[in-house]
Formats: sequence, C-alpha cells, structure tokens
Amino acid sequence: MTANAPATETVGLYGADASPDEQRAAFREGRVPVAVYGMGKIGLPLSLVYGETTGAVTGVDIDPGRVAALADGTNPLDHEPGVSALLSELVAEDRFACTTDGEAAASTARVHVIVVPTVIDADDDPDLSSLEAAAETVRSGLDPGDAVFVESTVPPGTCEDVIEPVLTAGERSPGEFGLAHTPERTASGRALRDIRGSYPKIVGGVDGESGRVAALVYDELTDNEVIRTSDARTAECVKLFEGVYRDVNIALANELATLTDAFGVDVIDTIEAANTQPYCDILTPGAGVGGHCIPYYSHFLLDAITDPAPMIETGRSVNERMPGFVVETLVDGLSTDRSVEGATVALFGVAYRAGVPETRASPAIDVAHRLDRLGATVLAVDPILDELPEMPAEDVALDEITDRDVDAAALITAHEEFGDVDWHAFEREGSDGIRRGITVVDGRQALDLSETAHTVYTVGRGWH
Ligand SMILES: NC(=O)c1ccc[n+]([C@@H]2O[C@H](COP(=O)([O-])OP(=O)(O)OC[C@H]3O[C@@H](n4cnc5c(N)ncnc54)[C@H](O)[C@@H]3O)[C@@H](O)[C@H]2O)c1
Ligand SMILES: CC(=O)N[C@@H]1[C@@H](OP(=O)(O)OP(=O)(O)OC[C@H]2O[C@@H](n3ccc(=O)[nH]c3=O)[C@H](O)[C@@H]2O)O[C@H](CO)[C@@H](O)[C@@H]1O
Repeated sequence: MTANAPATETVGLYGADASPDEQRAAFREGRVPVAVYGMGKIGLPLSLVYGETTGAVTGVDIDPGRVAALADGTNPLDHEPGVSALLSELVAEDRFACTTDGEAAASTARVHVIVVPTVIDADDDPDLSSLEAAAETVRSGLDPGDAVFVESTVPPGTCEDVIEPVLTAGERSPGEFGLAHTPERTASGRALRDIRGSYPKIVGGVDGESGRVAALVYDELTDNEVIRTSDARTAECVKLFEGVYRDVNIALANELATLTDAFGVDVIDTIEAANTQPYCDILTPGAGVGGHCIPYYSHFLLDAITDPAPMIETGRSVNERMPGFVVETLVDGLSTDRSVEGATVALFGVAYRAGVPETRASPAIDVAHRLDRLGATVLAVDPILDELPEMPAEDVALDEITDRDVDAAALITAHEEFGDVDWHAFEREGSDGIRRGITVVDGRQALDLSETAHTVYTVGRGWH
C-alpha cells in the first residue's frame, strides 16, 4: 500500500531538467513519493517528518507486528514525544502508510531513505547486513532519476564501497540515480524536534548531483541549515567524529571518576566547576556507555584504518571497563560483611539510557554477567522494558523489588520511575535492634540515601 499514490506522473529529482523551484514544489506536493526503510526509533519519526512535508511516504519494515500497528496508526514505540499523535494524524489523512512489501514500496518511490540498524558483531567488526538487505530491496525498484539517502550511521566509505555496488548490481548504473549519506543527528527521546531542525543537517553525495538533490530535499524538511560536505565519505566521517568525540570525552570523565579516592576530591563537583570555563566541557562519569550508537562508532572508525589510533582505542577501553569498576566497588563494599558469592544483588536499570527502551551494549548486561561469574544472584528491575535482554538475572517488577531480601544494589540507569523506590525497605533490623543497610553503588549520581542506613558509593563522588 502506498500513501497518497500521486494521481499524476511521479517525479525523479536526480538529473532532472526541472528548475530547483519546480523540484521543490513537486516534492512538497507529493509528486516525489518517498519510501523509508526501517521503522525504528529513528526511522519512524523521520518518516513522519517526511510525511508532514510531502504527504506521500511509505514506511517499510521487516517486522510484521510493527508494520501492522503502524499501518493502523498505532505507535509501538511510545517513548517519543509527539510521534503517536502525528502518526495517527498522517495515517488518517493517508499521508503515511506502512508495509512489509519493500519491493512494492521501492517500485513507487522516487526517494529511498535507509535507516536500518548498523551494529557491530561479537568481534567488534561492523555488521552492515541489515543495510545491505535494505539496499537490495531498494535496488528492486530503483529507477533512473531516483535518489537514495543513507541515514544509518555507517563506517567511512560505505556509500561508495558497499551501497553503490548493491544498487548497481541490477539494471541501474552509477550516475543514473542519486546516492548520498544524510546522517541522523537525533537522539531518542527528542527525535521529532531534532529531525525538524535542532541541528544543521549534514548531507554528502557520491557525486555533485547526489549532494544537490539531498540538500534540496532536506532543505524542505529541516528548519535549520543544510551543510553539504564535499562527498559521501566526509558526511560519514562527520557523524562518526561526533560520536567518537563523545566516547572519548565520556572516557575522560570516567577515568577521572575512577581516581576519585586518589585525588581526594568529589570529581562530579570538580568537573562541574571546571566546565564553567568555556573551553572545558567534560561530560559525566557513569556506570558505562551503552546503546548502538556511541559504543559502536569508534569501532566503525577503527575498522576502516590500519594505522594505530590509541586515543580512540583507549577511550573505548576505559568506557568498557566501567561495568567492571561498578562490580569491583560493590565487592569492596560487601567484603566487610560477606562475600559476593551467594549474595543477592539488585540492578536498577537495564536500558542503556533513561527513558529509552533499547538494551544494545547496555552496561547492566555486563554487570550482571560479572556478578554471575562471581557467584552472586542477580535481580534486575527496568520499568520501561517489556522483558529483559539475554542476561543472567531474574526480571523483577518495580513494585516487587523492595519485597526481596537483597545484600547489595547498583543503579545503572536512572529511570525517573526509580524516584519512588522505598530504599528503607532494604534495611534489616539485627538481633540487637539496630537497623543496618546494604551496599549501594549509584552509577548515575541519581540517589540521595543520606536518610537511610545504606553504605553508598556514587561514581564520581566516592563512598558516603
Ligand atoms: N537511536 C538513535 O538515537 C540514533 C541516532 C542517530 C542515528 N541512529 C542510527 O539510525 C539507524 C537505526 O537506528 P534505530 O535506533 O532507529 O534502530 P532500531 O533498532 O530502533 O530500528 C531499526 C528498524 O529497522 C528494521 N529493519 C531491520 N532490517 C530491515 C530491512 N532490511 N528493511 C526494513 N526494515 C528493517 C527493524 O525491524 C527495526 O524496526 C542506526 O544506523 C543508528 O546508528 C540512531
Ligand atoms: C554526539 C551525540 O551527542 N550523540 C548522541 C548519542 O545519543 P545516544 O542515544 O547514544 O545517547 P548518549 O547520551 O550519547 O548516551 C550513550 C551512553 O553514554 C552514557 N553517557 C552519556 C553521556 C555522559 O555524559 N555520560 C555517559 O555515561 C549514557 O548513559 C549511555 O549509556 O548518539 C546518537 C546517535 O549517534 C546521536 O544522534 C545523539 O545526538
């Protein structure tokens, strides 16, 4: 099913004779049908912004359940402000449709937007299998004059060395269609706002005409400026450099936090004071760096080079060490009372970031495995996940965790729902009538347990 299939001839933009104004008008009037491949945290809001702009967008996904819900105007991912309302509005107006039939959507579309997962495998090598599969779907319906925009974050050179060969393995040749990298700078939780223009939009084409078409289209979508890079590879690296900057910066904060006792200062307060100087912007230490963005982008860059890159490598390894630091600290705290072997430990927060139901590379998973290897029994609480990812932990509901007898706890992700936890419930009254607390590691500076009997270690602040 294709939303609002134009009654008139559809228009391709790449290499078109029409003037830029005529092309912009055609796009806005829905005569340039769009297909967006990947209805996830980013692809769905992105397709809705396309839909509100052109009225001729079809979302494609391989998940039948997700497609059925979306086609019906129901949003399975309701953590994004504004998405549910915009989705039902555009479906009702036939300005957005959704399908699992990617080939049908590709045959109608004149702009193809790919925003499927790009991840790393167990060896930290890029896994672009979803991207290649989506490109093969596009190829099946690629016509001269079409444009393909790759929004997924990709290793340097992917558009030219991976996507273009897939697209030209059929009837099309290079130069017959547009291909550009148009990286998404959105963060989950503020996707619509970001896509509509929180930041300048980066676009880079495999050739000049591809870059021109990408800039023309995204100039219609964003309220912000469109920055055209010299080529697709540059646009790919812009996105990756942003991410690796963040990874290395967080690593600096984390390294400083592991030295809290050595420096004898509250590192959080110290960073806050240091950041009052405009040339200093140290990010926040925590229990680790998760998600399928920041932890992966360093590997996308490292995989593309043979030269040493010690800063990138070290930043990644410092961040990957933080779950171990949390467990070592928990074991230290327990050691005065009992061994970690046989202890019951409650983990608060499994999603990689507060409010976002995504668990790829979540620090809590590594923490659970480390505790399990030490012989602890692990309980995990995450109010925004329907179920836990694969991890050695018992899934406990938020309203049941304080009924459990736990020896220690760690807050890994600071969901706002944890604000109502009654931490006194974990205290125990000894035979001497004294209420004793447990060891708690606060990985996100989110807890104030000063009124409890618990012994707390806050990452970046130390024991208190
Ligand atoms: N989540 C973010 O904050 C964010 C921000 C910027 C960039 N990105 C990048 O955007 C891309 C997508 O991320 P996401 O968070 O939306 O992923 P996601 O896992 O939330 O959604 C991906 C969707 O793509 C679908 N899919 C997989 N293979 C497909 C195929 N061959 N054809 C059609 N659909 C397919 C999946 O079923 C899923 O619905 C990644 O490259 C990511 O790096 C993500
Ligand atoms: C460059 C940039 O800004 N990119 C953002 C990022 O968004 P994200 O959804 O991946 O979320 P982050 O906030 O980066 O968190 C990742 C993990 O790092 C932990 N963390 C974070 C900040 C900190 O100071 N200390 C930490 O420990 C946090 O807990 C979590 O586990 O990538 C998206 C895709 O590229 C971007 O679009 C988006 O703009």
